[in-house]
Amino acid sequence: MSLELNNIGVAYGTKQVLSNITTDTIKPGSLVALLGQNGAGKSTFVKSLAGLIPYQGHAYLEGMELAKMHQYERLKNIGYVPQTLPQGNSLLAYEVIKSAASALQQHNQEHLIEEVFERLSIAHLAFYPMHKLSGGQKQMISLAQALVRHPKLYLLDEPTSALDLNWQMQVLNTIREEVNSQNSIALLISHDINLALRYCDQVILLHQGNILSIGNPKNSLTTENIALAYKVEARIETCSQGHPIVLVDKPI
Ligand SMILES: Nc1ncnc2c1ncn2[C@@H]1O[C@H](COP(=O)(O)OP(=O)(O)OP(=O)(O)O)[C@@H](O)[C@H]1O
Repeated sequence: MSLELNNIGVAYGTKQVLSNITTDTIKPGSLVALLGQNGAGKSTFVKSLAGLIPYQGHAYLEGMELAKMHQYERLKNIGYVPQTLPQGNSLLAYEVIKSAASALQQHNQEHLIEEVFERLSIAHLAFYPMHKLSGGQKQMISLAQALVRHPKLYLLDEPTSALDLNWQMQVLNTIREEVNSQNSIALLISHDINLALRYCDQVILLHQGNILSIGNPKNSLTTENIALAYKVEARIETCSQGHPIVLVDKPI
């Protein structure tokens, strides 16, 4: 499924937070980083696509306007992982993921649930109550709730913010593999520019509610754009394995 965003704007009351968000068609199999400084509008953007806040303009997933999707279609097609971690209640991690899978009434649910535990290497957490999980463990369960449904569009709001280095890589590898194998699309909010350079096909760099640059990560993440978007002086060097890496020197 492809995604097309045409002149998306979002306002909270009279405060316009996003305007003129337009993209070329985002093809199936794309992992797109959504970057920008605190308050740039990233969470607002994905919340509006997830149906939590109304948007102006048009957002089409394979020709279907997101805002007009019926609840079941939305549930089937969109996997939103919010920035806030799931509540620490007395449900078992397994029950939380099962409830996400059950909502789609698929006959192979048990297989899908086992598969997601294995893919994220979290089988050992299955029978822990949510309130006994650490922040990072809760974040993994939150991602598993989306992955178990194999949605066509992932909206991931800082899905690795609470994770250690090993889990960050596992999660990014899993998302990359999911997007490739299912031909889905993921919009991934992050503050880690190097992660975007390494894993993503495209970058949307937001600045004060507008697109500052969009496209291939190497072309979008120039030192000039980084300076404008983040108010830092940075260098782009090549690491020993030949990949570009951003080194931040100082605030401007
Ligand atoms: N519910 C709300 N009501 C009014 N203004 C809001 C609301 N939520 C966010 N905003 C404002 O919208 C702007 C964008 O916020 P948003 O959370 O989308 O930014 P962000 O890029 O995700 O930031 P961060 O990187 O800090 O998570 C900010 O100025 C914020 O104060």
